[in-house]
Amino acid sequence: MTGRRGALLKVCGATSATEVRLLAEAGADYVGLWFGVTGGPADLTVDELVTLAGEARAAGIHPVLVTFLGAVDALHEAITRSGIRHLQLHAYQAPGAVAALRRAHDGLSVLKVLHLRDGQCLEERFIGAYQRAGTTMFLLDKTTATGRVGSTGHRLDPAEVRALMPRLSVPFLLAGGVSADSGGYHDLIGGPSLHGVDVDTGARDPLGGFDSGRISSIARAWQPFPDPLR
Ligand SMILES: O=C(O)c1ccccc1NCC(=O)[C@H](O)[C@H](O)COP(=O)(O)O
Repeated sequence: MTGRRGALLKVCGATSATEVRLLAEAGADYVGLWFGVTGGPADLTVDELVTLAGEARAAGIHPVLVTFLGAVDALHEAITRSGIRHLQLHAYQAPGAVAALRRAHDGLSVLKVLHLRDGQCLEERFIGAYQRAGTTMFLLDKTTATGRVGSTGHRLDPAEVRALMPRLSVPFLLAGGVSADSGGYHDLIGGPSLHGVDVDTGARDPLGGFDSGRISSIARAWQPFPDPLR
């Protein structure tokens, strides 16, 4: 994940080539493709993952494999066949899984999600172990009071994010109700810690389809200066 000006934009949960192309045209840098999210509305088979990863590359947007799976063996085939170079471990996978995947796939970047709930990072005790295991980047996301994880549409409190930052020695993506309001984070945009933002709910219209107007607005809002090209 390189070559940025401000915060990079990842949009999660594409399920068709049309959606992937829409995201690329709207200014997203990364598209999240679900694999191993059983019962999830955007979950893909390996064959679908392979096809959409190719579509993403052709459209000039980087595919990210987003998964709840902790079984490393199940991920090897998907990573190898799709050629995806970015993996997002969105559940409570162990640091050992990060290490094993990094060892097995040369050049694979691994994003480990850290879940924040009521101001507490649920994986706090393991942050050092994740870093030693080779985590490339963290993704800070909201867990609701009822324990919902992923695509909650609930915003993180910037004060909670900032309190966690001294513990992180690798950059992070900010998730959880991200919108075109970058208030509370302006001083971090373009800096070494906040690498980008990750969005699902805020990228969609009321019927659940991707909305290119909303996506372009988010891409613009998270630049250090307004970008006329976005
Ligand atoms: O969306 C889910 O339900 C989900 C399930 C399993 C793995 C990942 C999932 N979402 C992934 C994301 O990375 C979302 O973009 C992220 O949670 C932010 O969502 P939102 O708060 O809706 O913008």
